[in-house]
Amino acid sequence: MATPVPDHAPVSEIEAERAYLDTARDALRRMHDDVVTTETQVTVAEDNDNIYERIMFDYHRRLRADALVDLPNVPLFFGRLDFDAEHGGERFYVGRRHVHDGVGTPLVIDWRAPVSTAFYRASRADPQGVRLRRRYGFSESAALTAYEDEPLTGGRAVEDAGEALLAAEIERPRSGPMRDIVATIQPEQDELVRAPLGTTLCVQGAPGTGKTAVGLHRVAYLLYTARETLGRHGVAVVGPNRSFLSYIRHVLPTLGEVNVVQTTVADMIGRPVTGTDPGPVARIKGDGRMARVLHRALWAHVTRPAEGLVYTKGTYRHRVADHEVSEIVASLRGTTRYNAGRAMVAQRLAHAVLVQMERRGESPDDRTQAAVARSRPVKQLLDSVWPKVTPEQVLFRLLGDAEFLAKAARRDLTEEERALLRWERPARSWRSAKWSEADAALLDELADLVERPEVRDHIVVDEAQDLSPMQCRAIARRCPHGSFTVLGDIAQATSPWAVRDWPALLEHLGRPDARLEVLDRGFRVPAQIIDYAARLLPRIAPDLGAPVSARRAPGALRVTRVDDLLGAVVEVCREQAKVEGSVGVIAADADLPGIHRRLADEGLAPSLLGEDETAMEASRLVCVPATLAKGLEFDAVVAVEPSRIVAAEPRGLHRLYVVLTRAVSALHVLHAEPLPEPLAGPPAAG
Ligand SMILES: Nc1ncnc2c1ncn2[C@@H]1O[C@H](COP(=O)(O)OP(=O)(O)OP(=O)(O)O)[C@@H](O)[C@H]1O
Repeated sequence: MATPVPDHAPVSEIEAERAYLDTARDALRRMHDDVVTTETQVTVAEDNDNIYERIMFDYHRRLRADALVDLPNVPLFFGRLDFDAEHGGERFYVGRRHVHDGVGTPLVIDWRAPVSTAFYRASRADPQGVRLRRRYGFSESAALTAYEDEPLTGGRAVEDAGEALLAAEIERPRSGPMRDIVATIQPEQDELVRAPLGTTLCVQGAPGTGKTAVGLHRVAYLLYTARETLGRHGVAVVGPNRSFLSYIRHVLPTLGEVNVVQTTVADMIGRPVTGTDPGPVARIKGDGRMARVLHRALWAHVTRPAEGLVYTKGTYRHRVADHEVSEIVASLRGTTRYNAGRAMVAQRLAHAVLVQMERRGESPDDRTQAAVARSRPVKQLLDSVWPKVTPEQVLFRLLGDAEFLAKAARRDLTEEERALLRWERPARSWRSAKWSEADAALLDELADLVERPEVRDHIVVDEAQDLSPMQCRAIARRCPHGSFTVLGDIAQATSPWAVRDWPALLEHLGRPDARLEVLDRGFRVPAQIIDYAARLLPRIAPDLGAPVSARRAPGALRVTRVDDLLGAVVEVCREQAKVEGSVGVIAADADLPGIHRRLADEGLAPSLLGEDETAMEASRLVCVPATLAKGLEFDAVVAVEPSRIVAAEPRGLHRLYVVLTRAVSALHVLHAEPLPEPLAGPPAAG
């Protein structure tokens, strides 16, 4: 094992490194001040009438300045590369952002720059020109306290170089939100972070293999290498819920990226969810066949005209015959988005009127055509053959009117499925209808048929295994020309509509040719715990290989049968309060309020996730409903009554797998009832 050097390093060496850090910090401060002062003068001095441009200019300047703020607890560099003489013999400090001195000489190289790749990938087998790799250790307040050298050519090989730092970094007690991993990105992760922008990348990874971390670092990398391309419509990160987003929200800013949208699918779709669906209904609504049903339902509103158009101007009556109107409507029906088609019908009708005007010797211009297109008779005709509709009106009709549903569904849905879809007690109007999460995706599909949505250049989709085909389509339409990074774990799929495998999901996302990669080295969860959780795999994801942990932690797993469940939870939490780090108490959603109350009564000051999105920061003891545990992690986890977690939902075993894989250092499983069958035997020793 490589030993951190400070004990025997010459004092002058570490002093020299600290002095270098101070110099780099001063230089960054000067870069920040330059943006704020110099460029402000330019803006103020500018006599620019275009207010919008000025606002944007100031906005981008502020972003640039924000990106250059020296965050007090974030080390400015974390590594150093000394190249051998054959490769120029240069020395580079690798850090979170580029820093240069007053004359432009680089002091710190951005970790995303091509030269930094060697920091993550060079090895003794393939040194890539690197003679020596140095990694630094820092205190909580970002003071440089240690360094560790790894010669890659000549000298003595340092066994497990980097492993000690990696383990120390993972095991460093957590408090609050997720941290970046920029100093210790592993070679297999780096390959994914730096994958080219053009390809859609799909990463299947066991719990804790770093998928979320890879996704976020990839965003930072792509923005660095393709800022221009991504600058038009930007990048979005889509996560499973707001608690998760709150948990990851600091990672990109610490990497210098302050302008990335982080959202949930529901928020991206942007429709209020006020109702719920039973699982079987949600499954049908989420199914990709619904796209065809909705398409027919919308276009069923366009009908054959019963009569032609009569447009009166002065004493003249201009007529467009019914068969001509029919032709116009038929030629446009279904060829464009619904609203665009409606506008085009109006223009074509107006054009037909104009032709008649010209025949009578008039010389109408574009303004006349626009006036005819907006005129009352044209509008009345349009309202009858191509009426204005909202997505809500169409879906309301579809879910409330059996005959309409049958017509739109044709053979895409069975009679049974249609019966399930139909509202038992429809609301009085579409305005008072209660829409579920699944309805939101259907409304979004309809909205897309009516009008084009706002788009992005790249979207990272985390926990993608839970998306329904219809939600995939909602995401896909927001990135029609860009690429995706899709992250997830089929074994953690808990939604009723989850797809079977990645190819099926990628098909719905419109990227069947995506590059599929697997991460199987788990960093979060020690082997003792992951092996225990993996007993569920044959039941929940028989095709997936067992995850491999990068760490062992003897004594990390305790499974205890108790009589007084609440008492036992309190006891374990008290015990955990004596050691550093975060503690997550995870139980079936229905049981959690009781547990939370009891812990509060005992004076343990827990926070409650769900009620408080920032609960992870509010207290070091967090009560977590099982349905919100996905993507989160704690130093210690108390998993309460697994059988109730399993019983709470149809994919309860998948949920339990998620719950059991949240711990970094200790997992306490407490149960009064028998454990679910796959966990029944004693855990392996160790
Ligand atoms: N290279 C690394 N260096 C240090 N820590 C790492 C590294 N890779 C992953 N980790 C840590 O491991 C933990 C798990 O990472 P992450 O949440 O990204 O995994 P995940 O695959 O998304 O997990 P899940 O499927 O459970 O959501 C985090 O604490 C992360 O910081």
